[in-house]
Amino acid sequence: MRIVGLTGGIASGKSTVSNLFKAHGIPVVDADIVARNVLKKGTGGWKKVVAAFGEDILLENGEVDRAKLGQIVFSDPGRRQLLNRLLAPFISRGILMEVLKLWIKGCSIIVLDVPLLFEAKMDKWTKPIVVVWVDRKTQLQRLMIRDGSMEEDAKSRINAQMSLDLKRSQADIVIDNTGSLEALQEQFQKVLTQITRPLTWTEFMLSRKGAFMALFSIFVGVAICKRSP
Ligand SMILES: CC(C)(COP(=O)(O)OP(=O)(O)OC[C@H]1O[C@@H](n2cnc3c(N)ncnc32)[C@H](O)[C@@H]1O)[C@@H](O)C(=O)NCCC(=O)NCCS
Ligand SMILES: Nc1ncnc2c1ncn2[C@@H]1O[C@H](COP(=O)(O)OP(=O)(O)OP(=O)(O)O)[C@@H](O)[C@H]1O
Repeated sequence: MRIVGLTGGIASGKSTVSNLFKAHGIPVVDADIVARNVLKKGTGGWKKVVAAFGEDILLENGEVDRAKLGQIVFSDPGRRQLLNRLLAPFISRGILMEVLKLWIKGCSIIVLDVPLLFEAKMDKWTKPIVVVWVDRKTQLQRLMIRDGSMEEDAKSRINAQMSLDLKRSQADIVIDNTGSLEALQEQFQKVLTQITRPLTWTEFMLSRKGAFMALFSIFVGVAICKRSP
């Protein structure tokens, strides 16, 4: 199985790229969705976060007020680290479960869309790593337009992440999303060709087909050994 890492900065265009992967039939595990699920009312993550941050962060219906929690953690690195520490095990487990489901289905190439791939040290599980890069000015503009946020708020969210230039330097493939959506699609076609190349031997052995083939070979080997005098 080939697990492609897709990362970048906030509003750099990961979801836009992951939609292109999905449109080409490549399944995507979205870490933001996993992170939302592990913070739903009554879950283990919710309990830990409410115990640490207090009931003030809850809405009337008991769900976490994401805007309020966001304001707290994106303006205070200590509180953000605490939230990351509390949720990390639940998020990793959630991602692993999604990968397992796709493995069982027999998918041979999947994409992990994880904004904090490097920060959470999940990069070691993915190859190749695709970084969606934009210049800071464009990133800030797109973030403010998309979220309807003020400049200070948007800047604090950008600053909460490892710099995009550093992420770019650790990428196997870089998509420069500073230009138009057409320019993005053009680059995407090249990336698609690269990531859909035939699996390496190791990737094949990690796929469901490869595992079944290995099991079958062992089975046949044992049967032959038993038969021989
Ligand atoms: C703080 C929360 C409640 C704010 O929720 P909100 O709906 O406003 O934002 P959303 O979850 O859609 O995230 C938007 C983007 O913010 C960035 N982001 C989210 N969490 C973090 C974080 N802890 N550190 C840095 N950037 C982050 C990511 O680029 C993400 O794509 C939420 O982001 C959260 O629970 N974060 C902690 C979990 C986490 O690490 N998520 C990232 C998945 S790897
Ligand atoms: N090439 C582009 N030209 C113009 N707008 C773009 C381009 N690429 C993405 N956008 C817009 O920029 C915004 C951010 O993109 P997107 O939501 O894909 O980023 P993201 O990296 O997934 O963000 P997050 O980390 O918050 O999940 C969206 O409103 C999207 O429509």
